[in-house]
Amino acid sequence: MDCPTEEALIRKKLGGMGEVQSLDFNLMQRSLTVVHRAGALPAVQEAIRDLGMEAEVSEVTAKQAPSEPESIWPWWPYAAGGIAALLAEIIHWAGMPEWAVALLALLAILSCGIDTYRKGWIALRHGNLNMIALMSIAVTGALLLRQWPEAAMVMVLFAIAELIEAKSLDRARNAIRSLIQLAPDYATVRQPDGSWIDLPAASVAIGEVVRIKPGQSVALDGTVVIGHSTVNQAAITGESLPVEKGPGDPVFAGTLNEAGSFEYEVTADAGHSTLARIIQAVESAQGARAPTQRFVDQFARIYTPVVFLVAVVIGLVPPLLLGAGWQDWIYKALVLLVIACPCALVISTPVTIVSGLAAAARHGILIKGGVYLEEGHKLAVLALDKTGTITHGKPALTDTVQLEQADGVDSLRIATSLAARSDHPASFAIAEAGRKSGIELLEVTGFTALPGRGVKGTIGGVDYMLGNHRLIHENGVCSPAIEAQLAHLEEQGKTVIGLTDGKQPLILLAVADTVKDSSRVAIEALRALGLDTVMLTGDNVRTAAAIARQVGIDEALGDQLPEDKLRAVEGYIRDGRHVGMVGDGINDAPALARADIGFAMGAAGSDTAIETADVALMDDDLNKIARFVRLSRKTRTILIENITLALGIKAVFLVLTLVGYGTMWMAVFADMGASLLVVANGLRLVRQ
Ligand SMILES: Nc1ncnc2c1ncn2[C@@H]1O[C@H](COP(=O)(O)OP(=O)(O)OP(=O)(O)O)[C@@H](O)[C@H]1O
Ligand SMILES: [Cu+]
Repeated sequence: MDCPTEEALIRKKLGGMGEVQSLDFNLMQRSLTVVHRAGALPAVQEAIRDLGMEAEVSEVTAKQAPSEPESIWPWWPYAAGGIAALLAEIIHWAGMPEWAVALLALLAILSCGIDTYRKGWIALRHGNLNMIALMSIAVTGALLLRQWPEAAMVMVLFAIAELIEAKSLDRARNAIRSLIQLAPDYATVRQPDGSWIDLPAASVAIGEVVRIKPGQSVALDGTVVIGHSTVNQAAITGESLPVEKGPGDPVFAGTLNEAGSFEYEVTADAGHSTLARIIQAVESAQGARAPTQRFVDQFARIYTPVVFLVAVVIGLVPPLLLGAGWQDWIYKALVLLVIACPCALVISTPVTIVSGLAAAARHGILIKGGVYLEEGHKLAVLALDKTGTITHGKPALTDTVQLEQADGVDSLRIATSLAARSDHPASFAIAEAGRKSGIELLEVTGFTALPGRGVKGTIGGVDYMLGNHRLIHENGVCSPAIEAQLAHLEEQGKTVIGLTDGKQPLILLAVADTVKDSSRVAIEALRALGLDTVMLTGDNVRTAAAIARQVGIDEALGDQLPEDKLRAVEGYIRDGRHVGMVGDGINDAPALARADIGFAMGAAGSDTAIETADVALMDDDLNKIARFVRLSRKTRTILIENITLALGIKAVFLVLTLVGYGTMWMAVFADMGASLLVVANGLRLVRQ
């Protein structure tokens, strides 16, 4: 099952069964999910068998699903059919006896048309006028009109067209399947006695230790425990520059170990590796219909019956009412039946979308549905979070300003102790600096995070707060002198954190984050694509502006609490501009969810990012967004080209037929040509 006509057949048949609750088709994967009442499975399978298809119950894990053998197409019936049809045509022209022409034509139809007839009959029996049914009627009609060579040609061309169509869909399908083959089937696993054995990757449990040699691919996700190496992570991130790995670093199934050997502890079983999740996401994205696809399907649903009706009218009315020749008008009606096939039109969209999704996945961009790929071309504004998106998100402590009020109190030690309890990057920088200079931590009780501000906790019976200017100011311990200090540091793009005991400020600590090299280039590329960029950050306005200047962002909004970010995004939407939001998903989750397209960065290590974002970028390179936009625009162009082409050819033949020049085999030939063109055009995206 890989074509919408088959879907329609099954939908009609199973949809009418009381036991069946819902159907979810994935034509690209040739899978159908049926939600049914307990015990109804045999009936469902029986119904599908009645349609001339065979249903296999799948026990899928991501690992097994794709390993379907390449189907083998016997080519000789097509060749024989083709030759017979050609000969029929030739001897017909040569004026040889009709029985010889008829014989050759029947031979051609028998050698490659049996299957078409069988499927056509099944469809007709179920009251479904799909294109196979239409073709069967058209060919039968031509035979009855004794248009022998014509009937043979139409059948042969149609059979070949179907074959090519199936083959090209296989190609698109394989573009994705080729991803999964990258994870090896075996892993070298440590045994309790310390020896090493090669075991199937699927049987390795979480927590086991796997060893890997240079040049081997990683079989399972894990964390390095011993050894150092460089790993090519292109399979996951699309980035082929090798990444250094040492103890504590994550490694991903499907990536290639280059130089050294290492041992890693498995963190996910084979079916739940990052790679497996990427593939699952892409596969389910293929199942979800993009808007154009929905439009095309809808259109085909109306188009085919309408043209069919026109054909019936043309075949009957002129001869009956106007006394025109039967032969002529029935023939015209048959040509119309051929034109009624929405073949090229229907196949044009899924093949394009799937190719686009596969191309994106190859570059480490995981798109969670054709919709986002299709709508990406509309993006006008891109909102970016600062920490971790534009900057590395790994700030370092740069300045320590002891305030004179603080004498007698070991304020640096207190600040470090509080910071050590938080996982915010700013706190992390302070804690890290303290660890390096050997500061001993004090015991903290009542530790609380103050979102968008900082943290608080009790040390030695005193309540302290550590956080940004907003926090200091709201507690009434700010002063013009402090604000001057802050302004001075913030203008350099530093983030300043202050410590207070609620009565006075004690110490100011400045941390500086570094801008990613890739951010500048990426922002430039986005600008070249005509997108406006805006930075939304919880950090203060001055630091925000300084960082924005460094990377060339148009606009920077600072002091943004999560709800402010959401409001900013809603503002763009209200202005009718399509807005994308990039973030790490912690303090910008609401804005990410509200944006037309939410991008998550660095998704390779995080389960939630892959699951929740609309588009997940496997590493944290902002350039992937520009690539996504380009790919989306290209997809859009190809979709329009394909639909225009498919409909255009129909229109031309409709006119030709009505004025009396269209012949059946020409119509089939054009349809086949159009199918081939749209498929080839769609597949171009895979190489993008
Ligand atoms: N746990 C914390 N420790 C120290 N400072 C904090 C903490 N939490 C928040 N802050 C201060 O509050 C500011 C706003 O924090 P928030 O988490 O909203 O945004 P951010 O991480 O700085 O930036 P972005 O919005 O770009 O991710 C921070 O810049 C920092 O100065
Ligand atoms: Cu202030």
